[in-house]
Amino acid sequence: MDEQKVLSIKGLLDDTPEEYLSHKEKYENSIRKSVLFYKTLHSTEDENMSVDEKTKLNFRNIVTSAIFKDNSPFMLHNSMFIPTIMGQGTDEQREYWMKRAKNMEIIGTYAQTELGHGTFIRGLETQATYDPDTEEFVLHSPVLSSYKWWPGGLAHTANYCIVMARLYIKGKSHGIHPFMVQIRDEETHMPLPGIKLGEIGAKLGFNTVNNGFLGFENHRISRDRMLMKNAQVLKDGTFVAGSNSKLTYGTMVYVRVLIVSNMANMLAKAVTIALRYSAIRRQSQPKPDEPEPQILDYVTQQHKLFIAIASSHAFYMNAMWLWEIYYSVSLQLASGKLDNLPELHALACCLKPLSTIDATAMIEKCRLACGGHGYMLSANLAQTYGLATAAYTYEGENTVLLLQAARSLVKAWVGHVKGRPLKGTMAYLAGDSTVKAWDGSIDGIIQSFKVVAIRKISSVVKILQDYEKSGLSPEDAWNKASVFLTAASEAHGRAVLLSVYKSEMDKRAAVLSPPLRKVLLQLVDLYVTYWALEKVGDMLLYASITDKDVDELQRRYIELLAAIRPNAVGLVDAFDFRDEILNSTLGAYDGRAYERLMEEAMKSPLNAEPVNQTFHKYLKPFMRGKL
Ligand SMILES: CCCCCCCCCCCCCCCCCCCCCC(=O)SCCNC(=O)CCNC(=O)[C@H](O)C(C)(C)COP(=O)(O)OP(=O)(O)OC[C@H]1O[C@@H](n2cnc3c(N)ncnc32)[C@H](O)[C@@H]1OP(=O)(O)O
Ligand SMILES: Cc1cc2nc3c(=O)[nH]c(=O)nc-3n(C[C@H](O)[C@H](O)[C@H](O)COP(=O)(O)OP(=O)(O)OC[C@H]3O[C@@H](n4cnc5c(N)ncnc54)[C@H](O)[C@@H]3O)c2cc1C
Repeated sequence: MDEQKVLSIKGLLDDTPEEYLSHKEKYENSIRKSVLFYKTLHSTEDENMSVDEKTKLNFRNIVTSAIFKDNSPFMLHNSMFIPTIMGQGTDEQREYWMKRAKNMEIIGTYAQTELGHGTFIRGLETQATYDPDTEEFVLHSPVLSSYKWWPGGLAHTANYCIVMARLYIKGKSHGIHPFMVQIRDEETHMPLPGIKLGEIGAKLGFNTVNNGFLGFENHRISRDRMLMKNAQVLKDGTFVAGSNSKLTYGTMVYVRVLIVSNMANMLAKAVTIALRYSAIRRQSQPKPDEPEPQILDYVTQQHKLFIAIASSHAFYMNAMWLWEIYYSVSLQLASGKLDNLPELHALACCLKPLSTIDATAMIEKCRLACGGHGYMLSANLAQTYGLATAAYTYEGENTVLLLQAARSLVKAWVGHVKGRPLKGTMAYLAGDSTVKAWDGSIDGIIQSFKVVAIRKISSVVKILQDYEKSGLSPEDAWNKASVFLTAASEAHGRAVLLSVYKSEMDKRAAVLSPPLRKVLLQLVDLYVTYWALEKVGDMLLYASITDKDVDELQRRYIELLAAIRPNAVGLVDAFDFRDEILNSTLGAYDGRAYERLMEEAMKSPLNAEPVNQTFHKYLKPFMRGKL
């Protein structure tokens, strides 16, 4: 992959830091760069990157972060518009639209969320009413809450979008379906008649993504604009249902799977910055006659950072494993086999939330670990946090997804108690949940996490059943138990994350050199030990750990931090981020953080002149009592 070629293109990297631009300038700059970047990336992609789709996505995603601190307005075109055409279009529709979308003859986005509803897709209010006389759908936004709200690129960039709307035929609703809608004229880029468009305003992050709103006033589109791979509307208005209405949600499952690897990347970036800075920063003097130590030598600092390295590895291994499952389920779906879709959905609903919860918390910890300088935007930790925390909400709010996963876990457990077999990643629920002697081994601890999950699931099912027996409706019982339902999903997700990280690393261990194997397995050990201590309450409650075992675990954790310390810088260097990609005054390879901080400070527009005009206008008269 010719990364050098991508980065050497003149004009891709900003001379003036983005934060000094106005909102409008930021957008205009990001469009200019998106076009340049797209052209560069495209040729790179064709020449070198056809081997493997996931590596390609990963590469593009990493390089994108060098060019766009706050992401590109083309983001949704690549991550959701194209995948939805692929996943929801008929062969004919795919052939027509993919050609145009891939060549960037059209730019699209994915417009699902509305002002009134994001989570509850079945509550969406945008209407698509079929008119059999003209063989058209009439798109309409009946109330303010039905306006589309959030889609990236929707405001001023996209000229097409996939709109998720409620289908009506002869007064009857047939659920939510995807429609390909042209929203702007291809020549003038003016919004088409019956279409109201705009930008939703400044946000915590994503400020160059051009998130927009969209309303329809009886806007007509032809029948062939409904993406009809699953459900169809025939010319006469006959509705032909798909084999499973949830196939319409396919793009979301795809992106949830991708988010796990995206979190691995973001965390790797943040910890590279914080760790390199910790190696050059010196502070305090614990021993009177010795120089100030590197802050990385404080064990509390190692505690903040090393888990982020291990977590990035854990997410990456889990992401690749989940991608394989996604890929094989997609092949099965293509041949009409739906059996493994619920398992995939449940897994994505566990791993997307856990990876975004952990990554968000650990990126913020990396920022805090850099003290005052971590607060500078030029450190690029605040923006990284802004992007990561968005993923807590988008593509399914985390609590909501954990509750979806709980739905599958409860169903599986109830079935298991009735004697139905458990399969896939839930098969362990049928295992032994009795307390075993604690041996402190990695496998033993992972087994304890499985026991915790079994016990939490069985306990919350009992709570649900008791509430129902006492006369509560299933919905009210569910809501009452929901705090512990999400805890059960988290426990299952933790068991999956830990065991997949361990087993995927074991698979690779044989091909690694002994020294490398040793270090990478230390990270696995650190990850497992860290989480055993984080969840020590669960361990004490559900596994047979004693206070003496906890003591040993704590000592082991301290020793692991010490063992990893000599390789810590090497481990983040091994993530292999170029300085341009880190985009950080604190994290550059050469360690010249203070020089860079000063160079960046000098780029502040306020430093362009020694005296600011406000002195003469306000300060001086004010100080002389003349204002
Ligand atoms: C220049 C180059 C530039 C380069 C660019 C470089 C790009 C590089 C790209 C790479 C970077 C990657 C990073 C990504 C960034 C992406 C950014 C994305 C931005 C954000 C996009 C968005 O944010 S876009 C909107 C997402 N908005 C949601 O995410 C709504 C959540 N809300 C629900 O998803 C549903 O509302 C919810 C809760 C399931 C209930 O749905 P519901 O009410 O209909 O269903 P029920 O709860 O009643 O469940 C009824 C039964 O359906 C089953 N089921 C439900 N869902 C199912 C499913 N999906 N599959 C199978 N089965 C499913 C369930 O398991 C039940 O099964 P059973 O009955 O057997 O128990
Ligand atoms: C940066 C960003 C980019 C986005 N890009 C897009 C895009 O390109 N296209 C698009 O269509 N959308 C996009 N979205 C929208 C996003 O998908 C939604 O915001 C998300 O799905 C959450 O829905 P919501 O906003 O309705 O939250 P809400 O559901 O209103 O959540 C608010 C609170 O209510 C709780 N809650 C809601 N329902 C339940 C429940 N059933 N049980 C328990 N608690 C519940 C949640 O846990 C949360 O605490 C984007 C959002 C962000 C932040």
